[in-house]
Amino acid sequence: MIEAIGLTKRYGKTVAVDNLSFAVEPGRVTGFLGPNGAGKSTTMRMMLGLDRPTAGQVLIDGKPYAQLDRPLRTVGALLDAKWVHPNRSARAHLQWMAKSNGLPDRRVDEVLDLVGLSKVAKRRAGGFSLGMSQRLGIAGALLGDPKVLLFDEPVNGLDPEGILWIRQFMQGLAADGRTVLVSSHLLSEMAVTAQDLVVIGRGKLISQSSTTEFVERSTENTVKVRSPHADKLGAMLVDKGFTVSEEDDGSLVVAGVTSDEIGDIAAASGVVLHELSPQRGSLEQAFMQLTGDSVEYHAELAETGK
Ligand SMILES: Nc1ncnc2c1ncn2[C@@H]1O[C@H](COP(=O)(O)OP(=O)(O)OP(=O)(O)O)[C@@H](O)[C@H]1O
Repeated sequence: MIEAIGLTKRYGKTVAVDNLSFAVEPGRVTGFLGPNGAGKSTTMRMMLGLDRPTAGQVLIDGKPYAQLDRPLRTVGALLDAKWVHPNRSARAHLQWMAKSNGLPDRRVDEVLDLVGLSKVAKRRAGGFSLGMSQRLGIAGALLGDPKVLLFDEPVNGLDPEGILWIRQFMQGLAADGRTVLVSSHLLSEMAVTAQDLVVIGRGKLISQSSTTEFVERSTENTVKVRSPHADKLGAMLVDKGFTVSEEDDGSLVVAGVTSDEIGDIAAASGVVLHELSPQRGSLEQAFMQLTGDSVEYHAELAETGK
């Protein structure tokens, strides 16, 4: 379990993380979602004791990182897959990590096997593709068999096969009962990966809920209806207080109602329907709307050339 409590980080005048409180539960993949610059990496660095909060704190299984007895056995992280020494082999890299953390050498072969790198273990890590580097980074995070795992934008730049592998791997780790927090700036990716979502914008918490709830709440649901009696049906729906608009082709788009309700209303008054289809706004649209403020902020930064 991870708990952020009033977490705040300022860099000079920039408030990178602003009074953030949320909890990440074990046994689930939790997506940490926000546009670029929202404060995700800063938050993760504070979770790992790599950055000191200006105010507030983060607890990992009830303790701040600095007070963990055996940090690598409690929390593992993939922050930047390219930080390995390029001339070291994958195995040598992990052996060095294991040794400096008092972990047995046999664990190196176990994690290499877990991430599917056993066959290339002797190759220089510097020659690895991005997907292989990510796997090596994940192997490093798993060395201490930690209950809590943090992944910062793990699928950035990967091909579809690599994305699928990481997604399924993270879901497997959560199914083992681990706490898995994964950051991303793409809601569409998180919608198929994470069960829970912590959404931030401009360092502030926007929402914490299950992914299903978030998607349902944030995508506007409408129903498209085609009927030879569209006028009559439209008038009835307006009478009942629904918002109805008419498309160029004569079909109706009705907001705030389910297709079941429209079907019932139509049947009760003998209105023939030719089409009755629920429509869903795109996830990315919903996300942009919710974090609109922080996206504007990003545009401002771009304008000032930062
Ligand atoms: N060391 C630092 N010094 C000054 N400002 C920083 C530092 N690290 C981050 N920031 C600023 O804090 C804000 C949050 O950055 P952060 O990298 O945490 O966001 P992010 O959500 O991880 O975005 P990205 O996906 O682009 O990495 C940004 O405005 C960034 O410029």
